[in-house]
Amino acid sequence: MKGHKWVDPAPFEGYRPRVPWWAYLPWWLNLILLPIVLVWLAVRLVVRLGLVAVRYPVSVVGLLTGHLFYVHAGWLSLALLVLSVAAALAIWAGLHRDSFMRHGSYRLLTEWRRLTVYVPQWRTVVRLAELTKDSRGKEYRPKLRRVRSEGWRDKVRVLMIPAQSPEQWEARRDNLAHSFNARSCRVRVLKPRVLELDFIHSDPLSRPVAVPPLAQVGEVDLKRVVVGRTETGKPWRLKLLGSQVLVVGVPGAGKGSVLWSIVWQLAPAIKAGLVRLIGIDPKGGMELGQCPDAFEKVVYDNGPEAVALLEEITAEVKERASRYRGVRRLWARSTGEPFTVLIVDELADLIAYQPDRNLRERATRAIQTITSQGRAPGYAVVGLVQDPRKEVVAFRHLFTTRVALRLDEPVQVDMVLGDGVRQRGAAAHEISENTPGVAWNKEDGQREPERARAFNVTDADLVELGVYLAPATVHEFPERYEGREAA
Ligand SMILES: Nc1ncnc2c1ncn2[C@@H]1O[C@H](COP(=O)(O)OP(=O)(O)OP(=O)(O)O)[C@@H](O)[C@H]1O
Repeated sequence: MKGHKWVDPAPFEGYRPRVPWWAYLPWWLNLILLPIVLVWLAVRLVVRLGLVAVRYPVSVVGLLTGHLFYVHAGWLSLALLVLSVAAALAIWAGLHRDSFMRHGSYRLLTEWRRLTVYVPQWRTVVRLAELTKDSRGKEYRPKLRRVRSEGWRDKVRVLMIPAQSPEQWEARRDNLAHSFNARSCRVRVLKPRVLELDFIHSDPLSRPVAVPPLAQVGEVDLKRVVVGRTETGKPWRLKLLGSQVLVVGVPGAGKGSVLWSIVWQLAPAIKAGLVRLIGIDPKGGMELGQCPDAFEKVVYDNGPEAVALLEEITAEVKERASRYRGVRRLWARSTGEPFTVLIVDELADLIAYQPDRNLRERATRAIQTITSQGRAPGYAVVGLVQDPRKEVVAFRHLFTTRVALRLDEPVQVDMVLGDGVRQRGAAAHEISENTPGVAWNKEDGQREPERARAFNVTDADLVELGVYLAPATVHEFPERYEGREAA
């Protein structure tokens, strides 16, 4: 009390010692519980040691073997063992580099990075990134699970705390990347409560991917057309049968390489008459004019001729669809009719920038009909465009496979790949200008987008493709050698 006024006493800020619950039990009960507690502690110790052996198998086996050699055989034998192992590893690396990297070098790297980066820093980083939670004096902390290093990235599994959502991790991707010295971080949901974080250290797609040799057989799997390589080293497969493909990228992003990679892989089927290509190149043939022999029909314009071609295909789609109705749900080779791929190089020139309103509307209607109804009768549209805005391509949703090459702004990435995909790491706006052909690819129904690079189809490759697809010239063989006739 100060005068007649009550002053609150300062809150108690001292440390209140917490007495463990077993301290309240009678001593004889503690004595009975003691053996059970000791067994439990021993089991925990064994489990922990087991976990160390599982997480660091190479180091544990290496150290144990080294120790045993040293104890039983001495220094010299240990040195000989180390030299022999080093020689065996060098031979393995020389003979089979891939398996050496996968099962040898990356395993060691995994253990090293777990031990020196993730384990020591995990607690501090998740606390400072506000990914932990305190409730009733107890700290809930996300658990660090399996770590796998692949050289260019570290895959780190995390068990989230209760009531946490992947969005909270997605929002802290940059914080996590900087904390663990990575260039970027991506978040993937593996199963309920379990996430996988990808810490990216370098770009495995920094080098161009050369085209494979032209296949001689006519068969091509139209659901898995290989158009490049993914960052994990697997083939980049694009679905054409049962899908419509939209390829978006700023000028110079490498749209041409995606387009020609598709044609390159379809070439044997085109030659065998199983697939036919129809092309529209409003840029006057700058792109498709490089290999006109690939196309059954091609128009280098965005005017009446292009629209007439589109309407012709629309009529074909409708006719085929009416014949297939009730008979088959999806085109198959057994129909005897070729699978048709319509390639439109700059889609916007046809459906947005064409000044004649009538032509523009007719082109839009036709392309919309082909993309929406062409799936079952065996028509795929591959549309290439620079600007993905709704005002340019109002029917983006009809394209079930979207390829985002380098883009200018994050909002464009959302337009192409859909909401939330960029937040999980598909940063197409961060693709470097030095890596044209690199893209984020997303198919409807597939949660995770894929980063890949299209084949680098050079001018020389296009000449080879042209020669491969050019119609065979039949030379008349003279009936009688003229010189001899004269004689
Ligand atoms: N997959 C690739 N690998 C390596 N280099 C590539 C690849 N794709 C494209 N390039 C190079 O990038 C440059 C631009 O490529 P391209 O013309 O295909 O871009 P684009 O997106 O079609 O541009 P525009 O919209 O102006 O036609 C070319 O010099 C090409 O050699």
